[in-house]
Amino acid sequence: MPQPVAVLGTGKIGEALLSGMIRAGWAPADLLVTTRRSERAAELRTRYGVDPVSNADAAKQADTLILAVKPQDMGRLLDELAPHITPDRLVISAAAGITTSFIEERLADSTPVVRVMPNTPVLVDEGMSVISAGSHATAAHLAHTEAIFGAVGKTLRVPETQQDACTALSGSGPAYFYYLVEAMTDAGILLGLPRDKAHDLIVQAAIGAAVMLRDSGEHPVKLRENVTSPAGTTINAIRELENHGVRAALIAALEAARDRSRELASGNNS
Ligand SMILES: NC(=O)C1=CN([C@@H]2O[C@H](COP(=O)(O)OP(=O)(O)OC[C@H]3O[C@@H](n4cnc5c(N)ncnc54)[C@H](OP(=O)(O)O)[C@@H]3O)[C@@H](O)[C@H]2O)C=CC1
Ligand SMILES: O=C(O)[C@@H]1CCC=N1
Repeated sequence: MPQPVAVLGTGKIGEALLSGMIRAGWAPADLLVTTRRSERAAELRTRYGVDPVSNADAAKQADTLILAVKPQDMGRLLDELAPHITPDRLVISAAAGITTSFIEERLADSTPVVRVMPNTPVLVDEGMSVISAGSHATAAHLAHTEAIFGAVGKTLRVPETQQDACTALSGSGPAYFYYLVEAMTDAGILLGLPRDKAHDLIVQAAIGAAVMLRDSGEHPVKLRENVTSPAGTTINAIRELENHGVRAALIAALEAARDRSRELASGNNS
């Protein structure tokens, strides 16, 4: 029998986790959710059969609290929760940038805190959730966190010092691929293809490439070389990517995401 788990702040990532836990076998009765707006509460009730509660009630009733509000809302939420959270609860934060010490400082001494950076493919059980222990989290707390997030994809433990980099790569990562698909679909249109065909072709190329990256055991360089025939089409495209500094742009983009995650650590950035 699973222990009650609460998702506090059931927006995009909170809902993705909620739906994944239900798919993985959690009974809606063992899941508590909180929202700010009543229309959102009604939506979640209809979609998942959960009964949204107040943040205070979630803190009193659940053993595990997953905080999924924006980093900017975290300070206020913790102030609201602090009087109700005892150190026998596990607090898991999914907020970008927010450190375990930021949370620990606002809760009762020795409250166990785990920081997790999931990504939206948890919606299709292909998520990646990067996990770090706060100073009072034990091996059992980490294992419990892995059981929750492992139900909707893979998990990886890292030292908390690597979380901002992992947020840039993995938390934000799906967005970069969507952006590339969008741009390559535009290219297909420029080349004269209808939008829906261009979209389908590039999505299937992405799926095929992703499965080969995961399953072939080959280095990405080798996989790319296999596509790149002498005096062929691909090398002409690669030369343009190099000429336009796409590799450097990607490195700079991820560095900017990492820096933003560091900035969000204070929890009060607009
Ligand atoms: N989206 C993503 O891909 C990922 C997001 N994250 C992290 O997850 C967190 C949420 O992001 P995301 O889901 O995109 O954002 P959303 O804005 O979709 O979700 C946040 C939700 O929290 C609700 N909320 C805010 N304050 C409270 C409160 N005091 N009590 C109850 N509910 C509250 C908001 O309600 P309302 O709608 O009424 O304002 C909203 O529904 C962020 O910290 C982000 O860094 C982590 C990994 C990936
Ligand atoms: O963009 C953001 O801040 C969040 C965190 C990682 C993905 N989305």
